[in-house]
Amino acid sequence: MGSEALVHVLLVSFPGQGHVNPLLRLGKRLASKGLLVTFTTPESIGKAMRKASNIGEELSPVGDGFIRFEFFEDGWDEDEIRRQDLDQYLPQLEKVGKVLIPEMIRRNAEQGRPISCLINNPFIPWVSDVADSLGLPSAMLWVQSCACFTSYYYYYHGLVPFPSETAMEIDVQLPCMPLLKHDEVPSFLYPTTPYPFLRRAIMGQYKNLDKPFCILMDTFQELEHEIIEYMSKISPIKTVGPLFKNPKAPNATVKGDFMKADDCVGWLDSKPASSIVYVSFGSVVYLKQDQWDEIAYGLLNSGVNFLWVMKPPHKDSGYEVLKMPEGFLEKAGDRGKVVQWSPQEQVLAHPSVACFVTHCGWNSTMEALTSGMPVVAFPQWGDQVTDAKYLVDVFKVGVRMCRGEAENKLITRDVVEQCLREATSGPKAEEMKQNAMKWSAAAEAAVAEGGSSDRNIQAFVDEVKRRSLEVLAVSGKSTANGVAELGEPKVNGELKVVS
Ligand SMILES: O=c1c(-c2ccc(O)cc2)coc2cc(O[C@@H]3O[C@H](CO)[C@@H](O)[C@H](O)[C@H]3O)cc(O)c12
Ligand SMILES: O=c1ccn([C@@H]2O[C@H](COP(=O)(O)OP(=O)(O)O)[C@@H](O)[C@H]2O)c(=O)[nH]1
Repeated sequence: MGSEALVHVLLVSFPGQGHVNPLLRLGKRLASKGLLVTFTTPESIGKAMRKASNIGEELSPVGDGFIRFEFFEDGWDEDEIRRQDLDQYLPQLEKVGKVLIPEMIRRNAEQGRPISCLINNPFIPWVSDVADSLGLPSAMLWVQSCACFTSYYYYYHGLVPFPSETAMEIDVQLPCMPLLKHDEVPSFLYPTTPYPFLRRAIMGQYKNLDKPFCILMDTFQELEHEIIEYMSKISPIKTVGPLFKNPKAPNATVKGDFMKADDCVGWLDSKPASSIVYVSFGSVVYLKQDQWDEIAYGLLNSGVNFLWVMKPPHKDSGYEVLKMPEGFLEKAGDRGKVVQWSPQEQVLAHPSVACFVTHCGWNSTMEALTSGMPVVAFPQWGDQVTDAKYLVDVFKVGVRMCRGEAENKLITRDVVEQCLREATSGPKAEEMKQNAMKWSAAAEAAVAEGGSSDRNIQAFVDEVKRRSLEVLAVSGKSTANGVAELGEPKVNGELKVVS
């Protein structure tokens, strides 16, 4: 079948690794079910993606469908330092995106690939407005847990008290969730957060929450059972995770890494089973030098093998360039390997790896659970502090090494060593491994044919196809050369029929 006959969806992503990964994975899942998917994000990131990954100009076949890329200019010079300041960058993205995304949609229609649905991730809530103004259906991919979705929902609607300037240390009880201590609530909601622009971005999405007809989530029914059931009654959520598993197209090679992964699989192969601790704080968390040093000595003193990701900060980010302590690499010798970026999915699936010291970003959390990998939780901010709570107290696959950046506490090498020992040997380690293996099996079952996430994806694809007929019917006569015209803006929420 040619790609021109397929229903076409446009995925618009915020330019961060933790956002591109799940949206691109969703794209691959939709493509594998027979859709044509175009993925877009700003060209600044497109450039990095093309360099690091095998992304070309052409269509890539994935299962029964295809995926392709188009990037858009954010209107700033290549080396513009304001890109590092989201207070300035988010409004800039909105300004240019509101013009360029409709142009992209028009261009695709003219080229015989009319778009039937837009999907975005949070932080760029204006995408729902673009879809609305063109009379196109839209969906949103929520890239954090359902528990965090619920926390933000209750905050936005003022349904329960949250920590505030006058009551900083109150705990928060939400339905179907464990009591969250004041510092286990997503930290963008603290009155003292250093990232108020991320709270604003997320709140912007909640303001627009009536626009998407579906909210897809990278979690699965069995993992957050009660809260998913509860929120499903309030919001049109559909769980489709873990998105990084795609049983229908397991060999699809399209990836969205911003940096080429260093080769470390050969080194992992050379080590005994369950002997390595994998340490990574994701793509945006940077620790201070004194904390880095303590982790380094904790690793050395615990006697484990380790693979440690040390990602260099962006030159304009203001983060200090970290150094390993004097003599550290020599002392570690072949026991340790330090890389700038790892092929994390492969690392977590490797039999030599025993546990994962993680900042508890939601992608890393889902990848760890699905890979049956116990964790040592080292959350810093945002949803990470809530994810850490769940990993340790609810999913029971982790030990806690810290409570978050807000605590402003140096975690000493002794604590690091103790946590590593606890997570790698003894009864607690065994119990965590067993629990992790249980989650792994549940995750695999959710995405396997007929599983909860697979059924939800299929229902979503069917709905997009159904709506695409409506879109085409109201927005235009498919013309002789297959070019569909776009709908006029909606009037009073109804699609206006173009005669
Ligand atoms: O890339 C960014 C940027 C950024 C800054 C400058 C610029 O030019 C472009 C982007 C800012 O905040 C982020 C915050 C993020 O939170 C991460 O988002 C995930 C999904 O929401 C969570 O699961 C993780 O826990 C959380 O760490 C993830 C990101 O990728 C970013
Ligand atoms: O060395 C690394 C570190 C991270 N990742 C990937 O980058 C994403 C990070 O997302 P997460 O939500 O965990 O954290 P964020 O970077 O958004 O804070 C995950 O998919 C990881 O698999 C990777 O491939 N190699």
